[in-house]
Amino acid sequence: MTKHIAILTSGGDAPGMNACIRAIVIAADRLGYQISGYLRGYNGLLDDQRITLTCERMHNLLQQGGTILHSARCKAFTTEQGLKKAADNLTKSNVDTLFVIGGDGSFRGAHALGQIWEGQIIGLPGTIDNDVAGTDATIGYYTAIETAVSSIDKVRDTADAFDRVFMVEVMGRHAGFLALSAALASASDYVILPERFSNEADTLTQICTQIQQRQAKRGPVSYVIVLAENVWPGGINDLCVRLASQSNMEVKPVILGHVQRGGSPVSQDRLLAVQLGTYAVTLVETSTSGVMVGTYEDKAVTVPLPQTWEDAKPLPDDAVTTMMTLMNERYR
Ligand SMILES: Nc1ncnc2c1ncn2[C@@H]1O[C@H](COP(=O)(O)OP(=O)(O)O)[C@@H](O)[C@H]1O
Ligand SMILES: O=P(O)(O)OC[C@H]1O[C@](O)(COP(=O)(O)O)[C@@H](O)[C@@H]1O
Repeated sequence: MTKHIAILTSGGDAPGMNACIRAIVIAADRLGYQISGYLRGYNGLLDDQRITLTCERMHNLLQQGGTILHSARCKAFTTEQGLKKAADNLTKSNVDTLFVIGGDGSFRGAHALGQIWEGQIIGLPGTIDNDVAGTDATIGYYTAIETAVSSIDKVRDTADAFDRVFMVEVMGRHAGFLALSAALASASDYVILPERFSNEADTLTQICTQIQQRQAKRGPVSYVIVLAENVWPGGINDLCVRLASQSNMEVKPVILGHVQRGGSPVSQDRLLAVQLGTYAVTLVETSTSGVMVGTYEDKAVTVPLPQTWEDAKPLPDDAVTTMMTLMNERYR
């Protein structure tokens, strides 16, 4: 019998989700599968809001940001009742395989659903935060780095012109991958990361020391600091006020916000999306279920869903060393 596969995108949208949908649809169509797309993440599963996905619809889709299936967060799905409704709807629609493109929260949901629904569940990592263990990178992460870098480059122009301090807040929820990569690639001067944050007083003192050392060498200087969101207890404005008072310099806040989630995916995200989407479809005829597909050293792999949030995903050692040498501990 023809397999019926369904796809949904859940949690924060990420550039490359569409490229991943396209890869799944083309690979699945080639094998003669019926293909549905649930709308607005797990909401579509609860309301049985479903569209048919065809290869024709995939034309010119790979390069588009966002997700044609729409995405959302869905509180109702996290309840026992919600999970049961979703399982019933999948069974009623004769869905054999559900592909969930999202982050670790979406995978927790997929795992919970797998406890009560007998069909096959396969996750694909899509989030700008890269905070999913078991994969080298997540779809959308590389584009978000590019977006943040191009914005920080512009901030640097004004920082230089005015010899000013700028504080740029970058997304990442509770992970520092995006902030660290954006800071390194934009030649920022300091970066505040959740993984390396000790306390407010030490951080302020270290930044002031770095600024003063640089001023001693060069005279008036600009200084660009990247702040990962959710790290500073009082938020970016509190940090700017306190740094201004301690450094005696003007400190301006810039919150990059949701611009980091949008835009056409860069090639690295496109390549990752099509690799993972195509690989995921090869699993449909197997007994593999309750896994995420990711990459390890460029090769597609499968990882049990719980590992994607239970395992630690540390910042890369080399990037941290580079960060200390070129940024946070540059002036001694
Ligand atoms: N423990 C859980 N049980 C069931 N569903 C969950 C659970 N955690 C998250 N979800 C579902 O996954 C959705 C997306 O999760 P969220 O953390 O917001 O985004 P992401 O998948 O990008 O990390 C949530 O809105 C919710 O519907
Ligand atoms: O758009 P919202 O709901 O305000 O959520 C913001 C959060 O979503 C993200 O952009 C993406 O996170 P997820 O992919 O885990 O959903 C985070 O970086 C940020 O903290």
